[in-house]
Amino acid sequence: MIVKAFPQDFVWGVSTSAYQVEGAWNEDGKGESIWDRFCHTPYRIANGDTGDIACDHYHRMPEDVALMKELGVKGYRFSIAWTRIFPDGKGKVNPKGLDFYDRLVDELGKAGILANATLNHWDLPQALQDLGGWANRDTTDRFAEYARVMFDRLGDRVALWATHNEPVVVTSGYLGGSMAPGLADASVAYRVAHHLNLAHGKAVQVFRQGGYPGKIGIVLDLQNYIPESDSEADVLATQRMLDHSHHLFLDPIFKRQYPQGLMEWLGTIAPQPQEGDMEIISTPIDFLGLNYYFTLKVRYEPWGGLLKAAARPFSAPMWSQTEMGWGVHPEGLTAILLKLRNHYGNPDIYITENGTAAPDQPDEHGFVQDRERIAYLRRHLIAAHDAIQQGVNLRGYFVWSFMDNFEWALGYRPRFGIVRVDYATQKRIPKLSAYWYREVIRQNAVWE
Ligand SMILES: N#[N+]C[C@@H]1[C@@H](O)[C@H](O)[C@@H](O)[C@@H]2O[C@H]12
Repeated sequence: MIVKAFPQDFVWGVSTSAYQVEGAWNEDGKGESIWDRFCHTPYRIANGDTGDIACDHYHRMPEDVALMKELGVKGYRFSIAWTRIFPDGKGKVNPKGLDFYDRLVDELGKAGILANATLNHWDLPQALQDLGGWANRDTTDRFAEYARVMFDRLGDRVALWATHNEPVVVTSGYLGGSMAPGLADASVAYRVAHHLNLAHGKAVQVFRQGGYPGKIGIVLDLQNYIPESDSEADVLATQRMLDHSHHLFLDPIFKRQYPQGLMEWLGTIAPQPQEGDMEIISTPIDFLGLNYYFTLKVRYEPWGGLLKAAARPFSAPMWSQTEMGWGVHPEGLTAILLKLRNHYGNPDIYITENGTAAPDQPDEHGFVQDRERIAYLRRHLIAAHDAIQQGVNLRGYFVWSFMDNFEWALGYRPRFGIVRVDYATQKRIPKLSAYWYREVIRQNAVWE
């Protein structure tokens, strides 16, 4: 057996997000978010599921943190619901909302678990959406205000701050209609992307000016895209997919410019930076959060939408597809990590999401022997270890997800947790993968 030991201060964590686990959608003064509105709109979510209750984490948070501690978890990545803090997105702060996150970071501190807080995990206040949402440049200033309130309140106890989670998906909420706010208007989508970048930069500047302890970064959705063939058409289609999914955010932040090829391809609907915007967006960050799940093979497709590209899941030999229909390709994770080392200044990186939905058939006690998930996690940790051996500054790994939760438009069917949630009783039941992960953390190593 080959043991692959990780660096001594490596952070072993778990991830969730507010809308997917908290529930209490309209409790203690919380305002309506675009995901509340989207879920309450007929035919948008599988089975008519909503995040109204979810995992009831809002009420069960102390027991969830206690379970993380029991499993030896060293870091908890959560997101803050903007509408708990500013029910209308701006104006009067809701003290009960602040109190919840105060209690959460205090529980984490008592448990010796690092707090990793994301400010925007897609749940924009509906009141701001009614004013144009991320398509309205004013929202970038509202975000900076919200960020300041959170830095002031929690900044002494949060080690890692992320401005956005996967901003490209917010853009999708304006492109394809499958995510909130459920629009399909390409003419707005790239203005949204620019304002997300600008809001990120403004929040980083607030963080710097405030001299808060801790570190700040952003979490990006960086899946691995490879061309279906070496034909020029497929190679160019793959480049467009990478420009849209990776470089639309990576390049402004790390290179102070948008990818030229995408700007030319988009023409009049491309981002339109104003004077000084790119300087704000590229304010240096302390780390990059990487969400990696799969590799896709890309081909030129004349009917392939705005990018004239189509993608299919790619699995390494011996792997099948996951419950989500995704390929399994651990080598893709190493490739993304090396891309960041080679082309983006080798920043400090945390893998902020990696995991898989699996069949998860419980036995009569509700216990799940999720060997498929263990195999997935183990092989991706080996891939991450390979990257560290090649000089990548990988500082931590957060499994998606701590517990089964609301999977956006797919509702509750897909289960990503290392802890099972019986939604009828809200009982938490660690799966085999949770005990496996506890051993990985204890040994600070994974074995081949
Ligand atoms: N789908 N899927 C699982 C997971 C989703 O649940 C997260 O909220 C996102 O940040 C990211 O898409 C990844």
